[in-house]
Amino acid sequence: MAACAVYTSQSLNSTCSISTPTKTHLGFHQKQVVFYSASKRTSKRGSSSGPCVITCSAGDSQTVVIGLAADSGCGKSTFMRRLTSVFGGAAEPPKGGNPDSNTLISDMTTVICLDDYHSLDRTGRKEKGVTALDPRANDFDLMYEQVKALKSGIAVDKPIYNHVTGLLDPPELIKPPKILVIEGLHPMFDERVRDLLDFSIYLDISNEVKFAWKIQRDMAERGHSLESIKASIDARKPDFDAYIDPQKQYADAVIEVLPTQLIPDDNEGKVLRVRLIMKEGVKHFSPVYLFDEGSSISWIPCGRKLTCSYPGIKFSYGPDTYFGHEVSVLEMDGQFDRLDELIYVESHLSNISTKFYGEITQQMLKHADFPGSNNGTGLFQTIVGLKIRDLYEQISASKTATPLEATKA
Ligand SMILES: Nc1ncnc2c1ncn2[C@@H]1O[C@H](COP(=O)(O)OP(=O)(O)OP(=O)(O)O)[C@@H](O)[C@H]1O
Ligand SMILES: O=C(CO)[C@H](O)[C@H](O)COP(=O)(O)O
Repeated sequence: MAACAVYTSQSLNSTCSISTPTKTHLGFHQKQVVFYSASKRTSKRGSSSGPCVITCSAGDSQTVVIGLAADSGCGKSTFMRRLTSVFGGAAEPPKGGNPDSNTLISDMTTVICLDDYHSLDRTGRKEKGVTALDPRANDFDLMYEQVKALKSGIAVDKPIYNHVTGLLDPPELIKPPKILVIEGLHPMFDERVRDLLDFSIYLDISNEVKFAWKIQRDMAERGHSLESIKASIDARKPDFDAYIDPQKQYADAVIEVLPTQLIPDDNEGKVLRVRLIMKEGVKHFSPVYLFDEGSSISWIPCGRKLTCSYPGIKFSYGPDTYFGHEVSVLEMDGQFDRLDELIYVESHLSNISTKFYGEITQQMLKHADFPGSNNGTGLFQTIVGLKIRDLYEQISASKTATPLEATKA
């Protein structure tokens, strides 16, 4: 049987098999055939006559899938660098591939950027008058099929959205990794994709902070004007509110970044109040706590063991509800003066999934040059990275021979 076009370079692992077609081919997929036939890897224009059912048993190679959602310029890449560092090894684009690939591969992890599932290129979006945040500019059927295939141990030919040219480039081969991270605008938008996630994170950056970060990057580093930055944020806002922001209700962990409350009427956006909102009852994930699990705590750690300059540091912890879910919230307002003293804070946190005393502090010191290393964004991203490692290890340890069925149209 011919494989579906979207998997023309597929390689099944030993736990997977293909069985007979069950459905008729949809017009949508025919379009994909044409698209893929432009690739040098793909030879069978229109030959993918039928859908097929792939059945895999959850063997050693089953991929754990993590979703990371945020608007553009909200720290996804920085978070990914912290996460892959927790697993060790450097993350690099696929060797010998498209130099504009958005994918990052390390020993344990493959990070794919969901911009690669834009169905409309830059010109196409302009012609249709839609933004990249609009679902109509994205191919959720293909995203679902490919994430499902990877989760089942099947390699896929994933498209590439080229941010340099604004075009859709020929696809690249993605093999199933141990941990697949899908990062971008819509990892939790489509219910089918959402259901494939073993853990999901939303980076919720308040408008004030987003603006400050954009200015820092796009004005200081890319030469954009203040007006153009503001105009671009304003132009995206309706679609951001409609399609991106609502995904946070589905996230297992949300990192919320707000202006500080320690400086009255602060409008500089340099000192941040960061909240780590952790859903209760998520399989393989137990929220971090401060001092005493389930209590409500407010803690100012500044003093003999932690150097703080103005405006100081304040931690809070306690139970709450978030979109109707029971959550635990850990909050840090302020910034660290000396990262080596972070060990003092670390030693008062529990359930942090470290492998040795001081691992959080070590990770933070290792990446002291990353944005947010002196505040709650870096601290909480590091903690979430450790929790993901723990989740992965628990899932790997609890693997059973339960068959996992993946249906591919
Ligand atoms: N925690 C942080 N503290 C301060 N600034 C930050 C932080 N995280 C990110 N930034 C700022 O935002 C910029 C974008 O960060 P990053 O590249 O990680 O975001 P991104 O979501 O991957 O962006 P894009 O989607 O546009 O590639 C950084 O260059 C930096 O200026
Ligand atoms: O929101 C985005 C995700 O990063 C980008 O704006 C979208 O991918 C379109 O990219 P470009 O502006 O390079 O055409």
